[in-house]
Amino acid sequence: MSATSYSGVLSQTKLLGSNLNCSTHRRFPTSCRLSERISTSRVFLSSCSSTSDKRNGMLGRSHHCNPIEKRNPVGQTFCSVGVCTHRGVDVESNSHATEERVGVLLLNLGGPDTLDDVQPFLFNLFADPDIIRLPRLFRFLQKPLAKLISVFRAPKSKEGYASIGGGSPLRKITDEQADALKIALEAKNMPVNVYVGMRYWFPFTEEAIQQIKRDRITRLVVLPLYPQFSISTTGSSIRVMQNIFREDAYLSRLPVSIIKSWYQREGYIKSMADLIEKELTIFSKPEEVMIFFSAHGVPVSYVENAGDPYKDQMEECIYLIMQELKARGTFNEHTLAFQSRVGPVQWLKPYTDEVLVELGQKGVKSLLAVPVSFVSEHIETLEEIDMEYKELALESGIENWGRVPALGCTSSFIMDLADAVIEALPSATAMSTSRNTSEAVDQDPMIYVIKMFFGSILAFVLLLSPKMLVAFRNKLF
Ligand SMILES: C=CC1=C(C)c2cc3[nH]c(cc4nc(cc5[nH]c(cc1n2)c(C)c5CCC(=O)O)C(CCC(=O)O)=C4C)c(C)c3C=C
Ligand SMILES: [Fe+2]
Repeated sequence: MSATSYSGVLSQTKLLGSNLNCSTHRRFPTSCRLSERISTSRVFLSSCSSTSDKRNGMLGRSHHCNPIEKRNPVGQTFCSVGVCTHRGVDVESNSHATEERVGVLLLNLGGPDTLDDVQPFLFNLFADPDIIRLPRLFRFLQKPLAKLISVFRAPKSKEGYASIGGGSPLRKITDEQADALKIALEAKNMPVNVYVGMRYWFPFTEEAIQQIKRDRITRLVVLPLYPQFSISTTGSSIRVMQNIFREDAYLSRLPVSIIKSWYQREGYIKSMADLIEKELTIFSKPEEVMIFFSAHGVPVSYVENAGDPYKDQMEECIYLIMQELKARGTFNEHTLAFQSRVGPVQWLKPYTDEVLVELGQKGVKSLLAVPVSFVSEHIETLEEIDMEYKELALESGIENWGRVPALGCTSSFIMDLADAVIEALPSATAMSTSRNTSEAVDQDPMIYVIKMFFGSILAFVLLLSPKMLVAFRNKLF
């Protein structure tokens, strides 16, 4: 079975220095009509009653443990989970002990809704120990460092978000995907609640989990919206889940199934091939177009030291898409490169910008960019690929440029996600997790205050030293 139980995943996501050999979806899954086995006699659509605003975004966490910075655009209210079905059956008061209530939790990265959200969003991102992986001894610097980097990076990021309309489209698109998935599952006779949990912005994963608890969900499928597994994406979200589930009597007994990666699924591969085929037809000489897969990068150390399977999975994914295209009679040349590197460390190579220049120099005239690590449009497709890379490609001698849209709510893709959920349900098991000693120490409020104190002093010293400042800025941005 492709999805694994929570405990299985957690043992693989001991993030530093351990081997992350994720098992993945087999390529041609058999359809498993679990809907016939699970009692769905009464549909349990939750009233999405917790219209928390951004001040209350994180539920049930004390301030000292909460690394998340928040902003509150005045007057904005919204559902605390990504999908508001609003069909109004109060689950708490109507629930029967024997009744199966299935939930699907979509995990995603999240993005700033407005330009004012950019810096706090970046803070949340850089405060994640799966994004900036400091040695344990220096972990106390995580948050001061996150503050520093987020403040320095915010102006550049804001420019990017401003150029795509003043915020990230991720929340809207993910909500649409959640709605579409719910409908697809209903069509397959599998009524579910679908929740959206973002890692770095609203609606946070923590909020979605609280809603799952309020809705008394009895079985949960976790579906990260990243086709390939990386420590920095799916791994990070799973770690957040692990921390919450461990502390809660109800959640720690809840049968959970996590679909860690699904890039091998036939429906996904075929949907990607469909998009590429369609986009190729726009070129005057489709057979001469270079198919240019551009994946979000990760630092090399993730793959080489921490065993992140991301690169292997990405390469296999590209292979499968190309095989599918060949089977359809499309034999274009292709290449894979990695984009969006941040900071002074080595990232996965080759880098997208360098390859574009090389291809131009080699005389490639037509190129079709295919974003491949993410299934929604976002800043790195709309700004980085459509604007920066397109300009660079044209300057480098490439004359004809195209870009495949992200899958979004493409029906064949959503149907395949629905099948993945149905196939994953039987393997749901209660997760068993125990906190390791160092994590327990991290939660101690006294130790937290001491670490923050010394970390902040160090960060200020860095900030106030002009030499350090210049070096820092030049290296990082
Ligand atoms: C598979 C996808 C992604 C991986 C792997 C990933 C790793 C990763 N990202 C950063 C730093 C940043 N990422 C940012 C935005 C961003 N990242 C992804 C996806 C992956 N990141 C998405 C979809 C988005 C866009 C969200 C949106 O608002 O549309 C940003 C912020 C934007 C910017 O300033 O460039 C940063 C910073 C690191 C360091 C990392 C691996 C360690
Ligand atoms: Fe990223």
